[in-house]
Amino acid sequence: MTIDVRELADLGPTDRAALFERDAGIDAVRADVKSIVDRVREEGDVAVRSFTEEFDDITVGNIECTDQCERAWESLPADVTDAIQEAIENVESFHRAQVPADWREAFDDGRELGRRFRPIDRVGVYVPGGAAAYPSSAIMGIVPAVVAGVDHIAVTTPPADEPNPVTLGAIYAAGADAVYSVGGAQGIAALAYGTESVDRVQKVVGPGNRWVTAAKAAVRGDVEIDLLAGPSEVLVLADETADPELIASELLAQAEHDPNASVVAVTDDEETAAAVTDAIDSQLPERSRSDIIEEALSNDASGVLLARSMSEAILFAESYAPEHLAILAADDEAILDRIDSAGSVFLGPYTPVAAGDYASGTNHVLPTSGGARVTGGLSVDTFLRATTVQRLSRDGLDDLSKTITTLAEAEGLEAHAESVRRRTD
Ligand SMILES: NC(=O)c1ccc[n+]([C@@H]2O[C@H](COP(=O)([O-])OP(=O)(O)OC[C@H]3O[C@@H](n4cnc5c(N)ncnc54)[C@H](O)[C@@H]3O)[C@@H](O)[C@H]2O)c1
Ligand SMILES: N[C@H](CO)Cc1c[nH]c[nH+]1
Ligand SMILES: [Zn+2]
Repeated sequence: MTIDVRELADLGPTDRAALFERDAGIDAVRADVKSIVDRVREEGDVAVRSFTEEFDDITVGNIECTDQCERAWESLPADVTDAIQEAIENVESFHRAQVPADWREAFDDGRELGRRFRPIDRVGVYVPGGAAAYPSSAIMGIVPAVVAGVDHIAVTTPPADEPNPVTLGAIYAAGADAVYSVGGAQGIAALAYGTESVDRVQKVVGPGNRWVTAAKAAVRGDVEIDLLAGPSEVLVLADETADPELIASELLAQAEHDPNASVVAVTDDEETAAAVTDAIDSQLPERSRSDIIEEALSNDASGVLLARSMSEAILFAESYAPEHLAILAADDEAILDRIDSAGSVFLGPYTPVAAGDYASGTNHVLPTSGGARVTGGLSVDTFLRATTVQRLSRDGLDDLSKTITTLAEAEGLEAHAESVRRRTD
């Protein structure tokens, strides 16, 4: 059997920690990543070239490859450009609906307050591409930045002897301004600190494997980042009405991303749990990336878990805080009502996670390793800064002056109080 059924009630603290505190192998590479990041910061292009030779086995000529992207787009067959365009349209309209409006409100007591939203000027989008090609991640990272109105969108993506034309074409179609052939931790560091070839940005966004994710954690503080979107995850919450073959197909789909992916099915039905393991065994040999899938299925953060009730299963899912939560159950909306921690939720038998991965319109750059307990995925907000604005009338300041001066004096900040008195006394 490729994946074991374990009873939730039997999981001890170590098993639970493996599931809830899963880190997708990121901790193990932090030290190596730190030295990659430091060297790119100190040596610029020289370090980028040397790490590209070491990790991607490629000697890059020009690090910038912006010109190649339009040519790649023009070389793509019509079915591929049509698919990219439809995905871009759906992602764009879903994200356009998120654009917040500036607002100002005048209150009767003489206070007028508001918020304005302005795009960040320069952002860097990481488009992964090592063990697979990710044109879809180009769309997910670039389109929301375009919708937000970002002035300059730079992209880094791993180089290849024959760069994937679909990835380069999608980068072009989505609207990037500059593109660089550099991947992994060195790609993140190049965006964060700049090199001779790569201009420094103000915020770095996008998903990636454990080296990319550890690098984003390492540069955070020197540059803004979006969130930690590491190796993929799915948790399927299923009752006895769910089709075990569909559950298995969801687990195999996310498992094929990375040996460090985490995939879990939780159910209260013993027969469903057993049928899912059988379905995995029968589907796995058909999958072209079965080696990667098998490694992901056998990691400590993956498994089929049997709960004593759906309530226990839901509480487990909530604590796990998956990147993707698929609910296959008779009353999926009632279950959804009890979930707060999930990057993106997929309801019903006709909503595969792959729909959100590629084309329904929601963003697939989502928090992993339990990040959904505190954040959502990439959105238009990621690319905006909010500024508050206010004006007080004379009456408004008179009304508030006692409160302000009392608090200022309580803090020992007498000059603050004086700045009010000068206007009112
Ligand atoms: N959470 C999300 O939102 C989300 C979305 C899409 C993809 N993903 C994840 O993105 C990842 C894509 O991974 P990928 O590997 O295909 O592409 P990637 O671009 O993330 O990583 C490839 C780079 O990793 C670096 N690398 C490889 N081995 C290394 C080593 N031993 N030491 C140092 N650096 C090394 C290389 O520089 C290479 O360019 C997957 O884990 C996938 O699950 C996550
Ligand atoms: N499932 C990934 C997010 O974890 C996104 C993706 C891209 N391509 C296919 N899937
Ligand atoms: Zn996927």
